[in-house]
Amino acid sequence: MIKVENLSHSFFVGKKNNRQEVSVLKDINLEVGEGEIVTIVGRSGSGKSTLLNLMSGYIKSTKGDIFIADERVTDYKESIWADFRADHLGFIFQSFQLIPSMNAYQNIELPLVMKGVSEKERKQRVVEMLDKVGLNDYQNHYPSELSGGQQQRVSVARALIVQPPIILADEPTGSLDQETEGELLEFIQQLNRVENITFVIITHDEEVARVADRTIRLEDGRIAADWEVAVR
Ligand SMILES: Nc1ncnc2c1ncn2[C@@H]1O[C@H](COP(=O)(O)OP(=O)(O)OP(=O)(O)O)[C@@H](O)[C@H]1O
Repeated sequence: MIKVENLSHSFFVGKKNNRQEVSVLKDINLEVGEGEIVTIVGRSGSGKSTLLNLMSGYIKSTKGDIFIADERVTDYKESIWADFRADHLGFIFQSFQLIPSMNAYQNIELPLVMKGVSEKERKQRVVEMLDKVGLNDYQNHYPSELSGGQQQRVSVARALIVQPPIILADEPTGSLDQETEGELLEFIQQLNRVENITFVIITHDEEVARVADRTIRLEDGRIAADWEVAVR
């Protein structure tokens, strides 16, 4: 589903006459199979978010290749990436990134509006999704009127509404209490089992790593370990 080949990435920092190259990812090779849940762990600064941003096309790699769903996306221009993301990728973030001036219903509906889906179909899909994430009673609530766990459910619903085969998540449980975290992880596992959605999840949290099929550890921009989780 995702294949990363000999991927390296550097940032350039400092002023023009004193520019320094900071090598952040070094020769990364990995594959994520269809229907896998893979977690990426590693210390702060080891390159996890950079790797996810490269897989999402938000930054361009210095070297190497990325394939997603059999397409070589490495050199896609931003306009092509935007379409590709809309069809293939859903995103979940620690900070939810909901639009504060839109209620839960409107936040979930937004990706469909952007894709040009008709109003009738939008309504049907959003209502179904509200039901799936258990937010029927909260559809008119604005993000500030929802708990952290409810906001994260809205953000998961927004990621799922376009039925992406892959979800990329950056610390999805980072702002949640233990109970809400457990609920989200259960939901992720259910989506994975029932709908065969592939998940790549960055996390610091061992509870999250426990729901994974595989865990990849980054150290100083290199893959230090890639292991299968025995039972889940
Ligand atoms: N835009 C940028 N310009 C320069 N350096 C950057 C930029 N983005 C990230 N870095 C550097 O790249 C390294 C890896 O950062 P990254 O955010 O990928 O790490 P991370 O493993 O996700 O860390 P954390 O767990 O703290 O989120 C860090 O040293 C960071 O300072």
